[in-house]
Amino acid sequence: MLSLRGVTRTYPTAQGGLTVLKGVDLEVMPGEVVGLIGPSGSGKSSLLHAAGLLERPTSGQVLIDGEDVGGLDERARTRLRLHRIGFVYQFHHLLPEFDALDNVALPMRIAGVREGEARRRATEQLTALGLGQRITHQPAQLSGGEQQRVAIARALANSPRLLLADEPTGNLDPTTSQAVFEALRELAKTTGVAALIATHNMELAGHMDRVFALKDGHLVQRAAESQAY
Ligand SMILES: Nc1ncnc2c1ncn2[C@@H]1O[C@H](COP(=O)(O)OP(=O)(O)OP(=O)(O)O)[C@@H](O)[C@H]1O
Repeated sequence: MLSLRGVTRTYPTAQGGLTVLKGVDLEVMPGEVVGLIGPSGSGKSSLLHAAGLLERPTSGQVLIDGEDVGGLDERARTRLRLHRIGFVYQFHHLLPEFDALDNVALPMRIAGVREGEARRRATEQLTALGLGQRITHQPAQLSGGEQQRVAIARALANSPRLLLADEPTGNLDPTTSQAVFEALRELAKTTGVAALIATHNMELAGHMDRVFALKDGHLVQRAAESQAY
């Protein structure tokens, strides 16, 4: 589903090049939930940005669904992002003036789905995440955990093959965080979406199928029950 092969990322800085990813190899399979841990500044977001086609790696290959995306122009990359990749961030970035239903329906409308069908699918998605009674609520009328579940529904709106999440439960209390994560994991299992989740939350990481730590630019697989970076 997602393959990274020898991915490196070097940022130019006043002190010279700063290499934060040094030949990263990673495969995430359909339905699998993979955790990415590592201290602040270790390169988790850089890796997600490369996997999500938001930035081009300095070298190495990114394959989505077996397709090497390196040669694609920006238009093709944007298309791929819209149809095959969903993103969830620490802060939900929902549109405040839209209700939950419209927030989830919007990416489908952008992808060309008719309004009635988009609303039907958005309702289904929100209901699957336990928000059937909240579809007409605006973000400000939802709890933090509910907002984050709407953000997950939105990320899955166009039935992506890959879900990338950067601290998706970072601003939630432990119980809500666990509930949001369970909802996400359940969806990965039922829809077959491959999920790569960066987190500082070792408790959550312990519930993922596989966990990798970024250390000095390299990925190191961790035993799932490991509690340390
Ligand atoms: N555009 C940039 N230019 C220069 N340096 C950058 C740039 N983006 C990131 N960096 C540096 O690369 C390193 C890795 O950053 P990154 O955001 O990937 O880390 P992270 O593991 O996601 O951190 P956090 O857990 O704090 O979000 C950091 O030292 C950061 O300062």
